[in-house]
Amino acid sequence: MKRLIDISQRLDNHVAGWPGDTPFSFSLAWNQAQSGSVNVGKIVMSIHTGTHIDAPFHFDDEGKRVIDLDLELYVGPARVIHIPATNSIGIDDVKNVNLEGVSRLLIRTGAWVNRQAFPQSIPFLEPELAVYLAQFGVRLIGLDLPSVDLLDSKELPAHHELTRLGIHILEGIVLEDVQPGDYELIALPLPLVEADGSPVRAVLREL
Ligand SMILES: N[C@@H](CC(=O)c1ccccc1NC=O)C(=O)O
Ligand SMILES: [Zn+2]
Ligand SMILES: [Zn+2]
Repeated sequence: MKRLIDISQRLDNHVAGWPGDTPFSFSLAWNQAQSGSVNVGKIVMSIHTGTHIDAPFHFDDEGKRVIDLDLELYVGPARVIHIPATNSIGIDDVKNVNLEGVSRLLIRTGAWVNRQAFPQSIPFLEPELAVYLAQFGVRLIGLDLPSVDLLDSKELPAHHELTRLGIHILEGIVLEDVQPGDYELIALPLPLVEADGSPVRAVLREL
């Protein structure tokens, strides 16, 4: 069996979340001494914490919820590329990358250096890149960032353009130790019926 590489952000009570959003918390609703039998955990979190997927409902009232998403998107061949962080990620940054036959593209920017804290600013994905990637048949994009748009964006142009073109969004992956190349991605959302996204345990399997 080939090695699994965990590309998920660990979730503990210090994990950095969106400013003002529900902080992550794990606690025991009952402990073994209290219940006489078991520890029973409880988590409270925003869906957009750590490594997660966005459903279109996150930015469109009429958009698909998590349960409506095609699971096939979240399992299968993926290409990891490195695009060192600048202001934005555009067509120029990928024009030397072979994208032929790539349906899942994972981008390491390295821009989220201190994962203990929420970043002050991040590179954004230029909407034109979504059009370019769609031409190659890309169906899922993953980034090592908390969003594909600027942190203070209200219009969310990249989220909308990616979705319009059928490209699904995976955010907050951890690619620090991952070499560029081809892998199998597994990053399945939970079967949350009404949700606007889902935390995922994202892993890469070496081919
Ligand atoms: N679009 C971001 C989340 C986001 O924008 C957000 C998450 C929690 C609280 C506020 C947010 N955006 C607000 O202005 C994401 O997809 O993770
Ligand atoms: Zn999100
Ligand atoms: Zn998002």
